[in-house]
Amino acid sequence: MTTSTQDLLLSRIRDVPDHPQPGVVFKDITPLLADPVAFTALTDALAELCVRCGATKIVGLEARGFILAAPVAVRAGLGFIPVRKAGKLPGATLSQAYELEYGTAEIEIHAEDLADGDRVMVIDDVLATGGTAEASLELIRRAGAQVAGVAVLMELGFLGGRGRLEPALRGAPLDALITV
Ligand SMILES: O=P(O)(O)OC[C@H]1O[C@H](OP(=O)(O)OP(=O)(O)O)[C@H](O)[C@@H]1O
Ligand SMILES: Nc1ncnc2[nH]cnc12
Repeated sequence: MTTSTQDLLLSRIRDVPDHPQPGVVFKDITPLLADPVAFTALTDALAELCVRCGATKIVGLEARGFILAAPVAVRAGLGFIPVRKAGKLPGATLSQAYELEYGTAEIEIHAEDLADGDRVMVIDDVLATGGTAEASLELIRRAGAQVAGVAVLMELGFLGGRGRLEPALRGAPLDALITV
């Protein structure tokens, strides 16, 4: 990805201080989603990473991860698997609890959506503490699949998510298009 594309993406992410709680600077991607040139550049860049990692399936993390992962899956020609907040998926699920920058949560995957031989790429908008991504890798492995990698639009480096995630990656790549 060129520096000018990174600059374009960065220019479309808005800082919102004290959201959703005091002390958090929220990275709002809605301006980027509203710009078709930036959104297309983002989708293309993430799809290229998925192909490079040899992924066979794309996992998107609810909710903002869905917005990015669905067009990436279509662009890469791969199936899309949703990881949802607890209680939303109708079939038999695997669940994983985790902590994030502003609270705790639990995510789920349909147990039947992944199998041996699948190589799964996780797509999300932001890597903050790494808790959400770490929980998703746990779910993918518990479902019997391999992790191809994790790719995010933006990494909040000062929160140390990369270090937290490293053991769970087991050598798989973590790519962030932008790091702040
Ligand atoms: O690295 P972490 O500390 O886990 O934080 C990153 C996660 O936090 C945000 O999701 P959030 O749970 O706020 O949900 P949303 O996508 O529904 O807004 C973001 O979209 C990532 O999934
Ligand atoms: N600061 C932040 N901005 C946007 N999404 C987030 N998820 C966790 N922390 C976040």
